[in-house]
Amino acid sequence: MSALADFQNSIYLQGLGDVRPSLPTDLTRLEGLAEGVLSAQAFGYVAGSAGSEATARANRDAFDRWRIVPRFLRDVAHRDLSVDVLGTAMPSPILLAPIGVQSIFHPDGELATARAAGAEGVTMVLSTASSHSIEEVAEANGDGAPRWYQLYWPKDRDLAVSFLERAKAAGYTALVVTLDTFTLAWRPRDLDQAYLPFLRGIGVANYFSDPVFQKAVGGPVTDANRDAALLHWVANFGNPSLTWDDLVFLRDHWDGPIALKGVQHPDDARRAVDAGMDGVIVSNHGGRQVDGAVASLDALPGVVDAVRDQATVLFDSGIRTGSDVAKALALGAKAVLLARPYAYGLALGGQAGVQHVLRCIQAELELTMALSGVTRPDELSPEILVRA
Ligand SMILES: Cc1cc2nc3c(=O)[nH]c(=O)nc-3n(C[C@H](O)[C@H](O)[C@H](O)COP(=O)(O)O)c2cc1C
Ligand SMILES: CC(C)CC(=O)C(=O)O
Repeated sequence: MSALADFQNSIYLQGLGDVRPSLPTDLTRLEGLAEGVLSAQAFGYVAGSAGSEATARANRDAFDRWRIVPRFLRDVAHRDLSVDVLGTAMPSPILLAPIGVQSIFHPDGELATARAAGAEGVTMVLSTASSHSIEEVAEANGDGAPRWYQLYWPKDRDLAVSFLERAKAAGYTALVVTLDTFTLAWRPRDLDQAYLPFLRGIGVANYFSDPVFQKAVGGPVTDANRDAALLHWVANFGNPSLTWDDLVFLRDHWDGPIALKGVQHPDDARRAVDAGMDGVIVSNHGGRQVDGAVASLDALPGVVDAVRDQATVLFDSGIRTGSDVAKALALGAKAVLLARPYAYGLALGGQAGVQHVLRCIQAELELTMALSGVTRPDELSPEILVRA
């Protein structure tokens, strides 16, 4: 057994003193509870997806179409979920996905998430669109805690370089570059409420605190130039003109590992390898960008096949339970990024809520693996799965 599954025992033992978990241990129940504590706008922003939300549903349906076939009598007494991903040692194959604007879920926002990740030794991927700055989040995360940085590649190249330099200086070791959100998709829940957090000054902390950004708007952002600063953000946030050739620029300005997030097509995965990228993250942004897009889990095997051992393949979009993680790993992902469930944990319990989510999903993964005859993540293969 490991410390991860000991969490299960600790819950049962607390029950002897009549103490129960303050949040559900079935993480699929968190969304409904979060709706009760969040404003309609914040809930719509996190729970909503693009268009008719067909892809968000497809992401979940794809998990349901795969079933695990348990195996027994394989000596699963000693389990070890630890993995090394792009040079980062991790206690389990689960990272916290980049989620922007976290102060709409909890006043401490990314600071609470960073403290939770630091306490659990789990790698947090900080969004460029965070409500606290790169440096503040690093401090909350703690010295030596593993952290990666996610880049929304702005039009202004000097600003991009400044983000990368700040992230490097603050101890973020790997770079995640999100390809699929150079512009916001058609998101009816937000449109119907005319709600975009950025225009209300949320999720722009890294921009407003940046010397390159400040120079462009005539100095530090104050009431006097705030509107101009927001318009500059709108004009600069994403760059639809980027091509594969531009990746050379990133390689030149970041000396650690780089993973491209949002890859769905095997040819794009091959191009990422050709461009010298270290990893790809198979993701459809949780169905928040292209409504009608292929379910992320259905895109995974093709990308794994295309990349083989030439790059690390990570996965997100639809992970809700430990058995979801096992399925994604069995289909070839090295690790997964957990997203909405921890945002709901944050909304419901701040740092403790995020830690609860992390403990539950890691313990559930370990138990699912052991009860399926598997002791290490690299033993998971398509052989443990059948089509439902
Ligand atoms: C509220 C919210 C904000 C997000 N912000 C970012 C972001 O800033 N950068 C990024 O790369 N992805 C962002 N994502 C996408 C997640 O990283 C992840 O790809 C997606 O949520 C996975 O889908 P799932 O939550 O349904 O599992 C965001 C997702 C949500 C729900
Ligand atoms: C548009 C981004 C700044 C945030 C994001 O990725 C998202 O809301 O899905």
